[in-house]
Amino acid sequence: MKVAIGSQNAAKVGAVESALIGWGAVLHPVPVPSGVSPQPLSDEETLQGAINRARRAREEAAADLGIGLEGGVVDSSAGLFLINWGALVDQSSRQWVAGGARIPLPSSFSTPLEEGKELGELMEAFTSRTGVRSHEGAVGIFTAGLVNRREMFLHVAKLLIGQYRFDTQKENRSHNT
Ligand SMILES: O=P(O)(O)OP(=O)(O)OP(=O)(O)OC[C@H]1O[C@@H](n2cnc3c(O)ncnc32)[C@H](O)[C@@H]1O
Ligand SMILES: [Mg+2]
Repeated sequence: MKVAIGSQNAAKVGAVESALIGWGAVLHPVPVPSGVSPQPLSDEETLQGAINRARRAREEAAADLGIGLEGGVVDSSAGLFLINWGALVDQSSRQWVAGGARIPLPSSFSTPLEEGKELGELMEAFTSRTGVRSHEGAVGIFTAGLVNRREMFLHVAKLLIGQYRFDTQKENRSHNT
């Protein structure tokens, strides 16, 4: 089984790699465009980015399955939130989606995000470090390291692969009866 992931971000690739352990799958990281803005600002746009990445990665790698993971932010009645979405597609264009953890972000991030800054840049300024997005991520910083970005995406990857397994096992059962 060949699985493509539409990113080379270490946190995303590492998460999918862990989710596939024991599956005998070979993972191909493919740097594809998300087809949405670099910093998605809604659930719809973030989910669409995940779907686009999954489709493009699967096609480019001619893989059995494609997985896309996308981070975004959304304004809500409880303030500004970090959000995460994932998508898995198969060769017949069937698609499974799952949402990830969401946690509040500092309200001071709202204006720069609206002005077009990416969360990744804001996190670098906030921590005075580079590459936060490929390591613990915003979720890791704001949970004092208790939940890092890779672990958060691992949950999303498991939700995707689990749903895929549930549906394909169900089909195999009905074929055999
Ligand atoms: O190489 P890709 O796959 O694009 O990885 P990325 O880190 O840019 O991740 P996304 O495009 O999915 O995220 C959209 C934007 O949100 C930022 N972002 C999302 N989650 C983040 C996090 O936990 N920490 C830092 N930046 C984050 C990210 O840097 C982008 O600017
Ligand atoms: Mg990006």
